[in-house]
Amino acid sequence: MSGAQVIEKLAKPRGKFPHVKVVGDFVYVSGTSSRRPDNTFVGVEVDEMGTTALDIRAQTRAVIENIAAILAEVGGELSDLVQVTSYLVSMNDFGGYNEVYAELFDENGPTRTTVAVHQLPHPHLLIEISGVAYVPASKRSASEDTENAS
Ligand SMILES: O=C(O)C/C=C/C(=O)C(=O)O
Repeated sequence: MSGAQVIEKLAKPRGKFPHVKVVGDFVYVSGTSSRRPDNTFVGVEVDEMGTTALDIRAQTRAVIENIAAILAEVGGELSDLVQVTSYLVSMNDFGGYNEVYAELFDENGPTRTTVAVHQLPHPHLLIEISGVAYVPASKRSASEDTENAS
């Protein structure tokens, strides 16, 4: 698969952009959150009083899982990432984010930049990550062959 793709089974982009765009052997992943396909969020709990608890660890894990699901659609995986940019609403969450990140990546993983931003596109979001992966055409077509065979 090549070009831009909106992936039906994932949370619908909240604007006119794709989840992913393949350009040559590079795969560009749009800013991704912990949003589920039903528009609820992982890492968000609202009690009966309306008190909201946001969990950076759960959100970080879900964001990375969502990116893995996006990459899988084009025959890629997390280990193909070469660069990520992480957007946190508060650097107070840096520790929790960093902890979960380190469960999934190490110094051989993608280059990373983390910045704090004033807001993300929903008040329950603590984190959004975008990234670029290198997935050579040979790997992408091998995965298409597997899909077609099943
Ligand atoms: O999909 C999400 O929940 C995150 C939203 C991202 C954007 O809308 C954006 O980065 O423009």
